[in-house]
Amino acid sequence: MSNFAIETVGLNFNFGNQTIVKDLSLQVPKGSIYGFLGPNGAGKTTTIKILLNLLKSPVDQVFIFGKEINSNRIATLKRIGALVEQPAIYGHLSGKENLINRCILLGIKKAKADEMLALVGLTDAANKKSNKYSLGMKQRLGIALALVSDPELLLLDEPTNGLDPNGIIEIRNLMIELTAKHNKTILVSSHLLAEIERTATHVGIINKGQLLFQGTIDELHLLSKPLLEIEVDQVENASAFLTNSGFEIVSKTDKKITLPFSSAEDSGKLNTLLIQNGFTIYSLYKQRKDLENLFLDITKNN
Ligand SMILES: Nc1ncnc2c1ncn2[C@@H]1O[C@H](COP(=O)(O)OP(=O)(O)OP(=O)(O)O)[C@@H](O)[C@H]1O
Repeated sequence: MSNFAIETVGLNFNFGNQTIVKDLSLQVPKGSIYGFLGPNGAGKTTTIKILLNLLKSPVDQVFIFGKEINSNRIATLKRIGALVEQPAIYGHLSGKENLINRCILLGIKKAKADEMLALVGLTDAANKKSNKYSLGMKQRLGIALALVSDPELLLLDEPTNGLDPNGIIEIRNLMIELTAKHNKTILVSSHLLAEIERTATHVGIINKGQLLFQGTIDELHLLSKPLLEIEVDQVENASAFLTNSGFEIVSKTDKKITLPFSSAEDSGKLNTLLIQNGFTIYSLYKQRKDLENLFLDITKNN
């Protein structure tokens, strides 16, 4: 039994003679929220479409719950719900009617519609026409539609794109609830790195169709060396002084200097050294690189 909800093995995909996905080996553990990160055009949507068999992959490169997708198409697709690009919603129908339609189509009891509305927090708006829904409500309805068949795996392509902060928080909480309480596995694509950092348990970063990093969110943070930020008066002089004293300066602004963090003791010594040489320290703190900076580092080196 595979522990992966999704596994791609050296996946390659071309549009004409353009290589879009190159030697991509994703491993999405069951029960995870897998943040699939990459800039625009990196190949995220294409990969998701391959996982849905909307685009055909070469044989033996894509496995869903351990089953090869091309030879188990119907069986694997039954286990997947997806929200790719715009949710397919009938605007002139209410949220509930949209869900009932989907239930009828799939031969599922209509009562499931109310259950889904409650799950995505749309019970109060159940009878409102969906073209009157906010973008965030439409996204949640899209997720509810994807969940009607009770799939174990959910593929969400940039579900927070264009949402306001409240909408983003609602989708984030929904994803956490779906994995924690309903045993779903979620692959969510995004270029909103700070957003993924808050929800994902695992991360895959792609650029130009190639995987640059894959691991747990903690492993990703381990890659990122901490920094020491010093807010100091006379930044220029302090910076020159530190450089002459053999310290590496990572960056400086008109208010603060950033150096690699080595240890608490070294930070204390640096503090004393600056004070002894006439500088005033306003603050001195250890800063972990955020995912965004880390991502930029990785993509820059690729
Ligand atoms: N039907 C198509 N025919 C030819 N090229 C395509 C097609 N669909 C996508 N592409 C190209 O494939 C590349 C990857 O696109 P894709 O939409 O997968 O990226 P993405 O990471 O999802 O980016 P975005 O966040 O902008 O959607 C792009 O260069 C795009 O132009």
